[in-house]
Amino acid sequence: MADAAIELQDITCTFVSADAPAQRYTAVQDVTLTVGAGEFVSVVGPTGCGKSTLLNVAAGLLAPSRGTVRVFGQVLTGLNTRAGYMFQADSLMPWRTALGNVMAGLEFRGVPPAEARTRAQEWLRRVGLGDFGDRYPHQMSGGMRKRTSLAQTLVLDPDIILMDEPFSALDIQTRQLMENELLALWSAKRKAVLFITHDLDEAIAMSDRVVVMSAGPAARPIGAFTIDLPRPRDVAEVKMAPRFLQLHAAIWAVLRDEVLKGYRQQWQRAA
Ligand SMILES: Nc1ncnc2c1ncn2[C@@H]1O[C@H](COP(=O)(O)OP(=O)(O)OP(=O)(O)O)[C@@H](O)[C@H]1O
Repeated sequence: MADAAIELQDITCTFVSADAPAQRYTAVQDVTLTVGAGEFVSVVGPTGCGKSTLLNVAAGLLAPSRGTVRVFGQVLTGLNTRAGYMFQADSLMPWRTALGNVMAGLEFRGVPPAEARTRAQEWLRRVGLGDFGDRYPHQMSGGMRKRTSLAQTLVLDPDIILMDEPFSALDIQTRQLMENELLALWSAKRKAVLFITHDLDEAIAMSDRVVVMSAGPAARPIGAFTIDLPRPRDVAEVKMAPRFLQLHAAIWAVLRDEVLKGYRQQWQRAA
């Protein structure tokens, strides 16, 4: 069998409290999770269960306390250079135009400026911003900034895309447009995607597989569901399919109790 794009094996992450070094908090424990080459996998789970922690581990931004990360079969030791990331917050540089932002990653990688400009321009066109390359972030809407971030991630042609609630700040219509655009771009290039979301509807509509995490501490996957809805999908239309509703009911049955536990944990920790 071909190597998985990402293989998290028995990952445990324990954090030491900054205020009280004797106190430890194990966010995730013994998590094994794989994303196949070209597969779109979403992770859903209650707030604070460690979804972002796992994404940071996959990105190589956080070294796990225990466990191994493999990227296309190679053990990951530093940053995951095969991956591009897109986070909830904008990662755009305010002093650069849209084009300048999309070019930046290519420039850092030593691509000659003229080529970087052509490739960045092409990606801006693909995300529908061909005529907006000279806008600065403060001159763009939230949706335009997200499109620019998407172009910024995809211009580097990563084999793996790591996304942490990338569209959660958008209004519902813009969000659905962006989700459909992401699916269209993904199906053309078939990258491996690890997608973190709070939104079960979004997870089902987008993914090949949905992994459900338990509430923390020591969170771990407690269910994995293959999403056998046909592609191409329109994220708004697919939500009306009887199969979508069946899958939603089956996954929610597993997730619901964990969400309630997650809220209780948060209140207790806050108290
Ligand atoms: N650097 C850190 N130091 C201490 N605790 C941390 C650190 N990073 C994360 N945590 C804790 O680990 C747990 C998991 O956090 P994480 O952000 O991964 O959860 P999440 O599932 O992404 O949350 P949300 O859904 O609310 O975004 C949380 O309880 C958080 O407070």
